[in-house]
Amino acid sequence: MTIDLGTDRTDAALQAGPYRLRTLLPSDAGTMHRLVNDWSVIRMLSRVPFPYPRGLTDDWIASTQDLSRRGAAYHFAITHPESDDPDSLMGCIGVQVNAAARSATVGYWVGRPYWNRKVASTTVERIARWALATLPIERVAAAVAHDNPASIAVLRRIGFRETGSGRQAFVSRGTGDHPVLLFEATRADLAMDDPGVGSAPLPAGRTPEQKRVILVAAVALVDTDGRILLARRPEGKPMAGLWEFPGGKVETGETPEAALIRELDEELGLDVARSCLAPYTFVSHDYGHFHLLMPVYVCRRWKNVPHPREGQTLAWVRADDLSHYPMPEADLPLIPLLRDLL
Ligand SMILES: Nc1nc2c([nH]c(=O)n2[C@H]2C[C@H](O)[C@@H](COP(=O)(O)OP(=O)(O)OP(=O)(O)O)O2)c(=O)[nH]1
Repeated sequence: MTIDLGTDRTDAALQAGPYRLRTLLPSDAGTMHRLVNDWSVIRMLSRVPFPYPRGLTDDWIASTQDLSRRGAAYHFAITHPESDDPDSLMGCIGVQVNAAARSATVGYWVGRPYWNRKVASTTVERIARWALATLPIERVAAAVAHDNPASIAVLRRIGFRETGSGRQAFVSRGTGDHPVLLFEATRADLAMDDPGVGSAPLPAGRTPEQKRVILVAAVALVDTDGRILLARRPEGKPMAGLWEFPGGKVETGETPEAALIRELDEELGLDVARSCLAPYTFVSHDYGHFHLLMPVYVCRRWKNVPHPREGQTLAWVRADDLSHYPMPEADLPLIPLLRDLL
């Protein structure tokens, strides 16, 4: 386990079986252009012209950072860490968020040399689960060209339901609309657990509108250089891959301060005194299926060097760089507050 002190967004990666989904980089443009500028790939993509000009590849990669910063779309490069060229792009996958409809549409392509390796089914399932666990959405949608049986089979295998058909423009196929099949998946379709809340049923008499409120204590640990410690949630946890403030759920009968002192020891091996935890603000956020209430503390003194004991990756981040780290939705209001504080 390493402590990552960098501020590079490429750390924002998700593991999908043997594949890694990481942020797209300007250096991916050459490989991306070579793989995507292929009629058998492009004809299935609705918004990509053929031939695909190299300049558009650079522009598109540059635009993905702004899209994710605004929460409008999240695009990832698909790579294979155990391949000859571990960081080399094999394809792309992403979700475009429709906040009003509480849904996100998944889109993806895989370069022809990497077909028939279950890249699509593994990565689409991962991104759909990630999106449903972390974004403010209730469903993931997909529209597939009617003559794309491979993608249709992928979606069905994962648990997507066919919801109907429609027509959509495919830039590469010329003018006019082309038939598509529409699919969607909810958390129930993917048999996902309630993220981070456990699976206890609501007590008798409590209606679904009376949400479960989860109390989580979190802390901004600030070092002598004014940097804040973020921890990336490990694989297997809800919201895996997102960067959060250290902390955890307050157990029954525990105070938030006692919970933090316990979590900081369990997660990071830190020894923190109660008097060093300064209450700073709180988060009250509706995740749809539960409500998060999170007192947030600031702490500038502790004993020991933080070590990731639970599979997290750690990063010391300047307040101005916090927005470069994908965070749980609930944490976004904390960014300007911490920028003002530090
Ligand atoms: N620690 C922490 N949790 C956050 C933040 N933002 C945010 O939405 N959460 C959510 C994610 C989870 O739904 C919940 C924390 O639950 P958790 O499962 O990580 O708590 P825990 O450490 O007690 O973990 P566990 O023992 O239940 O596995 O709070 C944050 O900045 N820090």
